[in-house]
Amino acid sequence: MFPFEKQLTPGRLQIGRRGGLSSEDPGQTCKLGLRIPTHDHGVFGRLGQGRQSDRQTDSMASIADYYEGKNVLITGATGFMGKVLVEKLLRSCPGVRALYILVRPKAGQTMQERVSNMMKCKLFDRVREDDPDFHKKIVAISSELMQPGLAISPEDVEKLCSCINIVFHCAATIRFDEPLKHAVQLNVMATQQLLSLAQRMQQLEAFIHVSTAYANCNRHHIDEVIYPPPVQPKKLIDSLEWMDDSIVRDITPRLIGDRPNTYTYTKALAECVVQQESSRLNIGIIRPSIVGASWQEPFPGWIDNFNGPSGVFIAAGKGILRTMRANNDAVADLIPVDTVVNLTLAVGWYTAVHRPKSAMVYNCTTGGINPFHWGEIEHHVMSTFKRNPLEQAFRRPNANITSNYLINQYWILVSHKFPALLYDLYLRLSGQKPQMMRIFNRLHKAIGLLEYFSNQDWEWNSENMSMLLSQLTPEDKKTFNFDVRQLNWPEYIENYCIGTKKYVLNEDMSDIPAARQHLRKLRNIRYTFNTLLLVFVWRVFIARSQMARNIWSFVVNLCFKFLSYFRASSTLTA
Ligand SMILES: CCCCCCCCCCCCCCCC(=O)SCCNC(=O)CCNC(=O)[C@H](O)C(C)(C)COP(=O)(O)OP(=O)(O)OC[C@H]1O[C@@H](n2cnc3c(N)ncnc32)[C@H](O)[C@@H]1OP(=O)(O)O
Ligand SMILES: NC(=O)C1=CN([C@@H]2O[C@H](COP(=O)(O)OP(=O)(O)OC[C@H]3O[C@@H](n4cnc5c(N)ncnc54)[C@H](OP(=O)(O)O)[C@@H]3O)[C@@H](O)[C@H]2O)C=CC1
Repeated sequence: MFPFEKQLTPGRLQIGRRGGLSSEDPGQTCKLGLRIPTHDHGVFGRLGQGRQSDRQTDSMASIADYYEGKNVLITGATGFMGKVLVEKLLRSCPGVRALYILVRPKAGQTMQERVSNMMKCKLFDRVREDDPDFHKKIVAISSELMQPGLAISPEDVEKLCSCINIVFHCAATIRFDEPLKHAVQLNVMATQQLLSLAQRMQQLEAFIHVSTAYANCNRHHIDEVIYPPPVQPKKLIDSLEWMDDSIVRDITPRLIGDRPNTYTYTKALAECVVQQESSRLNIGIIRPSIVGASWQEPFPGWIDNFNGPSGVFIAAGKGILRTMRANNDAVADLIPVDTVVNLTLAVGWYTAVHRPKSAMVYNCTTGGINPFHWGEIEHHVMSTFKRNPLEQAFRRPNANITSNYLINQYWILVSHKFPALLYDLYLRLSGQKPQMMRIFNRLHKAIGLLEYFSNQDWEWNSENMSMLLSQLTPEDKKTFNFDVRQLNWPEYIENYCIGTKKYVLNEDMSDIPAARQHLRKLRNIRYTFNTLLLVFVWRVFIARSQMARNIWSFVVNLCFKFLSYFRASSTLTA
């Protein structure tokens, strides 16, 4: 099953670097926390890495200096975070020798086509300006992470084993509704296979694994430690191998227990798998919370997908989403993608140079340092989309969040389902295919999966992130900034929303006047509709019943009296 493992000699497997946690007791909780940097030589230190004197020079060098002449392996380079990582490495570490990226063919495109399309992306504009030949540093390796041996050819395996200095493992399935078997294959087994490959890399200095801050979301307070896994990964993998898909589906809720989905469950198992190798490799684990658009680099507001809050913001901006269950006062632990990438590169440097005695975990979060709440997010998202409307909005943007289940259900009925029904009726009558109800059903499914995260908050300890920041030179603090204390949330959210408009929806900013005009049209339609509704209600319910007419005239009289009273008292005071 894990072909790389077979090639490891037992002697090498037994070499440990310390007396702490070994691969035999992976479930034990270990406090990794802060530690004094050591220059302890690990297995790979002995296996073909630079001499200690070289490394002492490295420890004083800047992050960019460290990456000079290095060969870097990146998985998930075609994903949201991976692309930003590739861009930042090329731009801020121009001395990097080569970036080996594991890519699979997908959606009718060959691996090469995908890579050349990726490099044409706007994200790379700044790198392209600095170095038009930047693509020469990217070496694409064909790989399907779900296949045995990661489906890397023997020649490529040989090449990687002889030259890679540092591995960044970003690939994962981040879908919340992923079937367990698939999520285990990709998030756990592929990680295991990559670690086995990493063990064979003669020049390897660090292995950086990207996890998630929500891997342990069944806990309220989360330290920078690897918690005992919900089940031993090996046991689960063995069981899933013989189980029918339908059996797996049936037992999934029991297995994931108090975690909300297979994603967080398998990411927790992946951390355990990574920890099992931490006696043999220099390992760093990054746990970002909700990764959002870029804050500063390569430009503010870069985002290219609907994941997490982005889809919610877009749906709210389009006037489709009017209500969602979220706690106004809960911390919205968003973290900009460029912050995560800067931290990742700094962790790569720190892990390789200082070789901490055990795998260090970095909770990459904002809540404990510079908190912002869902209620504030709602306010800033709405205000941005009112000033910079999206094109062809369904209704005027006016989303409200509530933690009350019944109130939310009421607004779903009144503000989602009813308008969707009316619009579909209109489409049917005008000979078109109804679509609004289908869109709302998809939206409800998506936000239903997110609500777990928007209705509660967590406390993450992020001491290691602060410790790392204190280790950077003043120059590195600027180039690889991950100091989230400087984050100005209203400005960030505004850029985020504009980023969804420009880069996800590909809308032109010059069309904003037309979009505003469209919103005015929608407002007039709403006024007309409300007036017609009032007349209809009057005709059907009030005009027909004597009692309703009496109540109506009583209410009107009362209002009239109040008005006269206030007018009289204001005349007297004048
Ligand atoms: C103003 C209000 C403020 C309050 C605001 C509160 C926000 C509260 C956020 C909490 C956020 C926590 C985040 C946890 C922290 C991580 O762990 S981050 C990792 C997060 N992972 C994700 O977000 C993945 C979630 N997504 C999924 O699991 C799946 O996409 C879904 C939602 C189940 C949908 O699956 P599906 O129906 O099979 O659809 P899928 O094939 O994925 O996509 C179909 C289409 O819908 C689009 N789409 C996908 N998702 C969405 C979406 N959410 N919306 C719209 N379209 C979407 C796709 O782009 C695709 O478009 P086409 O290519 O067809 O044109
Ligand atoms: N986005 C977020 O909010 C958060 C993300 N994270 C973590 O960050 C990492 C990156 O996430 P993000 O960039 O957002 O995710 P994306 O979904 O954007 O990217 C996932 C990457 O993994 C690759 N991949 C998936 N399946 C395979 C496969 N079978 N074989 C080869 N490659 C595959 C994808 O390649 P392809 O293009 O071929 O599909 C893509 O490059 C993940 O580990 C995730 O858990 C952590 C916290 C929050």
